[in-house]
Amino acid sequence: MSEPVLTVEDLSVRIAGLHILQGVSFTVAPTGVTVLLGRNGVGKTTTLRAVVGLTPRSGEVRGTVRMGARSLLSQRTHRLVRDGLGYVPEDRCVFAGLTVAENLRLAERRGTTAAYDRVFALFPELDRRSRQRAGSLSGGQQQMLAIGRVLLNDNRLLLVDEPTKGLAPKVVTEVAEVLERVAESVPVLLVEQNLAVVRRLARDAVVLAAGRVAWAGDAQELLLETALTRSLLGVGSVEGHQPASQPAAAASAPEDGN
Ligand SMILES: Nc1ncnc2c1ncn2[C@@H]1O[C@H](COP(=O)(O)OP(=O)(O)OP(=O)(O)O)[C@@H](O)[C@H]1O
Repeated sequence: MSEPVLTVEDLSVRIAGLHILQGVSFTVAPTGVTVLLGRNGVGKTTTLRAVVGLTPRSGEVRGTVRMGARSLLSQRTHRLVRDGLGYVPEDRCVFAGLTVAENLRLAERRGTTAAYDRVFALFPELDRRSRQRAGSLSGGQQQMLAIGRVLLNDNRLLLVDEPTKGLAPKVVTEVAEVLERVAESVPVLLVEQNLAVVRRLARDAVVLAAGRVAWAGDAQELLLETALTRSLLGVGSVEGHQPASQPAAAASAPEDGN
């Protein structure tokens, strides 16, 4: 098997007295989509934020994270991004008062040529709406802008946190289509609760429960295991799936018992 693009080993994160991640280990394949799953509050976002160096300063991160041969945990976020770690956060973080064009311009990296052609080929609407304030875009359009901003630059790996959250079904499909095309050229570590999107995109899956890896393997096999998806994710089938809205008692971050 080819070398993983990302290796996470024994990752532990403590924030505000909570031991949120407790020895998480997994790898991300160098092609395709690896999905990070789990019920609400199990530590998915905390995992992505630790990888990209965005754990709050008051927090403590231990373990090893490598992109290829390079160790990431000691690096500052801006360096990681410059070296090809793209991050699309859950809350999209577009600058509401700036136009689409200005939001994109802010993402340009000095010394590199921004790939506007690539972004506008994927999202023609961003080109058409370049003078519109980002704050007046729909949720789906803002998500496209957040992804487009990251794709202006070349990436070795994309981390994408719940890109379909809160979007209408038609827009969910559009976002999934875009990610499918993106994943043809760059590997993606995706946090996603919509299992229809997971079924469409993911090759590998890592499931977290209570801050630990509860299952890892072939995503499509996982989706066939109704009893497993019910126990790990709180849903029994992909069809008609709604994300579990309530954190399971066993799946919320535990009190620090140490
Ligand atoms: N800065 C913080 N301060 C205190 N607690 C935090 C902080 N960040 C995360 N947590 C807690 O850590 C746990 C894991 O949060 P995280 O956002 O990683 O979960 P998640 O699996 O991404 O959840 P969801 O699916 O609901 O987005 C939660 O109980 C959350 O309240």
